[in-house]
Amino acid sequence: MPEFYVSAPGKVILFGEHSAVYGKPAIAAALSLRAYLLVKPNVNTDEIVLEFPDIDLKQKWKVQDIPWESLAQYIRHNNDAPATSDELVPEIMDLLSDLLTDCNLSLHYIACRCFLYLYSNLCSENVAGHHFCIRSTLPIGAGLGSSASTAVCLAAALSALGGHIKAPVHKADDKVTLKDMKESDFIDAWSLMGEKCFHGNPSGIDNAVATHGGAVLYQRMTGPGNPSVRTNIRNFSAIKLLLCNSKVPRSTAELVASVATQNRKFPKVSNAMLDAMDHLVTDAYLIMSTPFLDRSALLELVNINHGLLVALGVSHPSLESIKLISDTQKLGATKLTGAGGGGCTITLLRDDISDEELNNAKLELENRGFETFSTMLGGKGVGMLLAQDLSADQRESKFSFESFAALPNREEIELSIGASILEQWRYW
Ligand SMILES: Nc1ncnc2c1ncn2[C@@H]1O[C@H](COP(=O)(O)OP(=O)(O)OP(=O)(O)O)[C@@H](O)[C@H]1O
Ligand SMILES: C[C@@](O)(CCO)CC(=O)[O-]
Ligand SMILES: [Mg+2]
Repeated sequence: MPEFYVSAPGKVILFGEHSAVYGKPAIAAALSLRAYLLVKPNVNTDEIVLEFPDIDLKQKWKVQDIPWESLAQYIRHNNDAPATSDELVPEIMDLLSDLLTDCNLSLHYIACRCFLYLYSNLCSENVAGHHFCIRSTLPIGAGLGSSASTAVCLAAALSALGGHIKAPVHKADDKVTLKDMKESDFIDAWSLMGEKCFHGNPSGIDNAVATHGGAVLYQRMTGPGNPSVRTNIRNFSAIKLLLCNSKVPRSTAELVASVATQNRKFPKVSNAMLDAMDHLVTDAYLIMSTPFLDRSALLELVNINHGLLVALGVSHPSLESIKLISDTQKLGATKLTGAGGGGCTITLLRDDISDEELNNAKLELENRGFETFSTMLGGKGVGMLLAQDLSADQRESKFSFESFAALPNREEIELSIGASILEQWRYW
């Protein structure tokens, strides 16, 4: 396949993080901050090159170093397409571990393991070596779905290279019909396997939003082959948000594990809180689904949800500082978003807030060392940019692997591959 980009959005969870892992419903929306993956055929067709500059990772493997013959017995198919499984296949993980011995940092180990697990299932020894480079305008490890957007980009690109899906045909404003969902559902399912490599026990909401975009009410269904339920939410554009990054690094895997430990230690208390979150999300969905958005009721539910997350033990002093500033300035209602433990908060803004009040609050937050984002909700899901859709000189500048890998920051990434050529992107 000639060179191409795929891209997928990050997300904010408006309600229901952590309880989503226990099969309760949650509401999330795609962001305009996105991950971008450039895939180019390698002149050395027997070599796979991974460049993840955002985490200072560069890794190479020979296509033949992947133990294709030993893997074959463990890779399942369904109607000739690779089939996902409820859990990562331990034998595959074991066979791939020999290729990870020089990944010294856990950050690099997890990212390479995710890539190799998807590559070994979705590609084959007959797929020539390619270069892969991921850049993101999302803060990494900040609760905005950076792992999911990475997993969706890898799942989409490797599914296309493996010949399991075709390039998308829809432009940004086209209406997507249900029959078109087959390929995006395939990407969604395989990106969940990627998320399992990143954090062990994902609910699937992050990768579902990164795949399909928009805003969804999502509920994980347990039990083999039980499809999760995803309901699109239309009435979210009225929601105005302030996103604030505490810049405190943390790991979703560790936070999800800490809630599981509390659940084992105090099952009645923990399950009562998770049930309360279930009811809260249902109430929030009903409010968001009515034509007139009862914003004050939604603000109350934001505060209740944050209080329950504090009780689950997943807040952090930095998040509480952000909430204190936002509440003192009466901006609206603030809660942590994503796994917590640091990372980001969202503030649902009151509808009569003035620009001056908002700018003063942003200034105070930034003076305290936090980072605020203005972002739109409900962005497009996973998309592809084909070299053939660009003019010759655009192709020259936009598909230079070295320049893409060397882009210095979020603004330059956005300028180079984001806003500038939006109309040429196609979506599954
Ligand atoms: N641009 C990127 N390049 C390479 N790896 C990335 C990139 N973005 C995310 N990752 C991978 O995802 C991991 C962060 O995932 P994690 O789930 O902990 O945080 P998050 O997805 O940002 O937050 P949340 O899961 O709460 O939404 C990183 O450690 C890295 O392995
Ligand atoms: C904490 C969590 O609920 C959301 C992480 O963004 C984990 C998950 O649902 O996979
Ligand atoms: Mg994540």
